[in-house]
Amino acid sequence: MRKLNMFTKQYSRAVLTETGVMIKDQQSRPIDSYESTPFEDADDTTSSSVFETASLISCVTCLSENDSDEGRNAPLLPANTIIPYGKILYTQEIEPSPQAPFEDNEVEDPFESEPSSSSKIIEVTFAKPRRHDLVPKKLVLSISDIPSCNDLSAEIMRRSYKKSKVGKSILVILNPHGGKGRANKLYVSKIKPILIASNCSVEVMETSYHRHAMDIARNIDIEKYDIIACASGDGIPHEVLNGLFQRPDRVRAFNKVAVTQVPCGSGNAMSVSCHGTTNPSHAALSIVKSTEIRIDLMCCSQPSYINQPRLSFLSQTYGVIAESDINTEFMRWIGPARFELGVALNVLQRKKYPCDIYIKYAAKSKNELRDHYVYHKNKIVNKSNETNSDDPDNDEVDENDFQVKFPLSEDVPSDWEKLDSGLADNLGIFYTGKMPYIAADTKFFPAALPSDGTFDLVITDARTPITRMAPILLSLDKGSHVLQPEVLHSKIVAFKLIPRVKNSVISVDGESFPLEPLQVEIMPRLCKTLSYNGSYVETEFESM
Ligand SMILES: Nc1ncnc2c1ncn2[C@@H]1O[C@H](COP(=O)(O)OP(=O)(O)OP(=O)(O)O)[C@@H](O)[C@H]1O
Repeated sequence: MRKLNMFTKQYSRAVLTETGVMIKDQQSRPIDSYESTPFEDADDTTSSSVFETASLISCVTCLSENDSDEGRNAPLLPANTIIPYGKILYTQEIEPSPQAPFEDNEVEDPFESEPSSSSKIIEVTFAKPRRHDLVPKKLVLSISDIPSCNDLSAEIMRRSYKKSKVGKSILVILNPHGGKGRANKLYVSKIKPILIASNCSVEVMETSYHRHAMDIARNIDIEKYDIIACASGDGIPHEVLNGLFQRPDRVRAFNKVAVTQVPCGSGNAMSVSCHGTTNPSHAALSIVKSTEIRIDLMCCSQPSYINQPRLSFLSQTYGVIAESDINTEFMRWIGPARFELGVALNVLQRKKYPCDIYIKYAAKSKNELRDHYVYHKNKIVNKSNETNSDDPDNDEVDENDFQVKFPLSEDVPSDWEKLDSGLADNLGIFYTGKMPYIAADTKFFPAALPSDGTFDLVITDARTPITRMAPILLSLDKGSHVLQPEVLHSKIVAFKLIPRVKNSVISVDGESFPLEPLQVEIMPRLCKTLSYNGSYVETEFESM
């Protein structure tokens, strides 16, 4: 228990509620200035509390290293404000020091008496909204109406972390070139303060060359970490997963660590899909609070690396989308819009990408896909309602889960269907994916689910008139493009794509892959990641 600092003589009185810690009264010093900020919380949509920052004499320390000004001022909150458990990062009980002298020139204690023996002094560190970000703040609270528990601080932590581990051990792999070179600054100013305030132990490794993250993940002491957090775009999680995959102890590695992303790149699909945000500080809070989930990965084989298949967590693409992603690298300075511009240009030119495609379907028609989606979505909802849904022993993978079921060297199995040659000769978009969002505003795979044992296939025909393609492309943000009759949308287990063009690209997780036959199969539940809601972000596919 920490001793109360001799200068800290102001408390807000508070009680515990079902949703958070509620400020009961605010018997504090006259306030110099107020700055109101809306206080929202994903876990507590009913609370409409307003946050007020007051400049007061209390010397509560701020954890934000870059904000020394705020650090001198303690936020005091108006009565009835709830600090939701979802935003509480850390608590500790403080032992009041009756002998602590107060300075003469300081104003009289606003409380008429010391906190009563039925109350406890707790220092609460929480994530406070500031503009678009969250910053850690500390408050000293006198909490009364204590629930029947021995350790009040531990009780608040239990409510604040639910099934999530407190004080996680995190390896941050940071790509200093990510997101137009802003990754380092984003990490220091927006991510690190939240992780440190949450009592996580954090180690940072910067990548210094292409594929460095793969080498890091292959060689690290996996026992040291609970989480590998990629402060990067989607390229680094791709490399980390493949580095882990190449380890001799890969079974242990995939059972030990969760791989996640704090968005610091130009493509942040993993963060949007799992943390529901592209804001680094919000993603950091999600990492601290989330429970682990297992997600399916996809395993890619091509002749160039036939003995060492590669994992993919996000997508594989050929045709319009692949060219728009890879061939617009030179336009990086434009930012994310470069991708949409590339797609529009290629579609307007009605470029076609002949190939042969063989598919093992799980749900071929749109109706079958919808049934599949509803069934598996309900399974997730039921699991999250189970009290003992997080039995770790049920969640482990073994070496069998890493074995390729459909080797590239063997003939295409007889139950795989060949795509109609009329369509295959005139292919426009070929895009397969496992996460709903491929970018912040592009819900390309609205029916994607974390561990349904399938991935989603979207195909378009280059012969589709521009007048029909334009509305399809314009509905990518809502995800309703998959409902259009011109768009083929299926759930699949595996495919083989044989390109019949000489100059084009194949892109896997946004990385350039060889233009040669590509065979991909699902590897169910291989990877642990973190998600704020136990699934992917809600896409509302059911109501489309
Ligand atoms: N120090 C480095 N020098 C050169 N390349 C690097 C370095 N560190 C990482 N890379 C490479 O940068 C690529 C992109 O990484 P990342 O996804 O993190 O960034 P990004 O800004 O989102 O880029 P992208 O738009 O390609 O997704 C990866 O292929 C990775 O190997």
